[in-house]
Amino acid sequence: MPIRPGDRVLFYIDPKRRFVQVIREGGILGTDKGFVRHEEVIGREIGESVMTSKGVRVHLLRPLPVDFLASMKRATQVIYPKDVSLIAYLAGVTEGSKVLEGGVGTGHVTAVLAYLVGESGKVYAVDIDETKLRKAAENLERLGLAKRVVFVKRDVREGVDERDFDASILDIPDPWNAIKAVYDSLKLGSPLVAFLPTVNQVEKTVTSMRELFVDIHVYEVLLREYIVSEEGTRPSPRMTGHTGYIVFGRKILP
Ligand SMILES: C[S@@+](CC[C@H](N)C(=O)[O-])C[C@H]1O[C@@H](n2cnc3c(N)ncnc32)[C@H](O)[C@@H]1O
Repeated sequence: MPIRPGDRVLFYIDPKRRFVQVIREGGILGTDKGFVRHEEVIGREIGESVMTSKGVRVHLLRPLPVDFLASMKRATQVIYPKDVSLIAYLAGVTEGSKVLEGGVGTGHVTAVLAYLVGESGKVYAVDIDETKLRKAAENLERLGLAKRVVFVKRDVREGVDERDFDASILDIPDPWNAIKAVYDSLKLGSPLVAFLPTVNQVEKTVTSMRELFVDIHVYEVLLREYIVSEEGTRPSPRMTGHTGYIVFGRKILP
């Protein structure tokens, strides 16, 4: 189907130059390799390419969640794709899900969740800091996903008005203080997934989950890329070291 205004497109030049934009009349992609007017893209098919003003080829691709982070302006530490993918998988987020997110920050997790819940789902994105929410909203707007998100300025530890969430995700410094509030807002049987940088935080969180959640697990994701070459295929010398731990559990009757 031809690309139309309102469509989300990944402009791919090389691994370091990948930009997700929503196509608009009069829109423009500016890069250090030249610019592309959105008019040149409208009517083309995904998989085709165009040239920048400096004659550099740009591939037009369908954006995947793994492309979102490169197009976001960072306001905080973010959860990396390797961790977000397991978080979203464990949370079982799918078309139509209603998801509670505590600790929005830059909005990277929010964007992935918004992509997964589709037009019929909703992400309730709660942050204590108004500035972070505004930055995240701008990032989501740029990705064309803001309509799927309700931004809520609140301390998630004090709970939210909404109930019956299908899943909840926490990325705040002290999730153990938010367990009861999140528990109250979840459907029975639904998962809580928390992301934590240190083992001490993991211990406190799991301890506070024990009475209210079962099937509790703690994971760490180590991801290694491979460079394929005729001279010798081998692991990339660069690997993300420590990011954090993922805690999972399912709500039960106490
Ligand atoms: C590390 S950032 C989240 C980053 C986000 N997961 C991402 O990948 O873009 C943590 C956020 O939690 C927010 N926060 C901290 N304590 C909070 C609380 N009690 N309730 C709601 N938000 C909180 C901070 O303002 C900050 O924006």
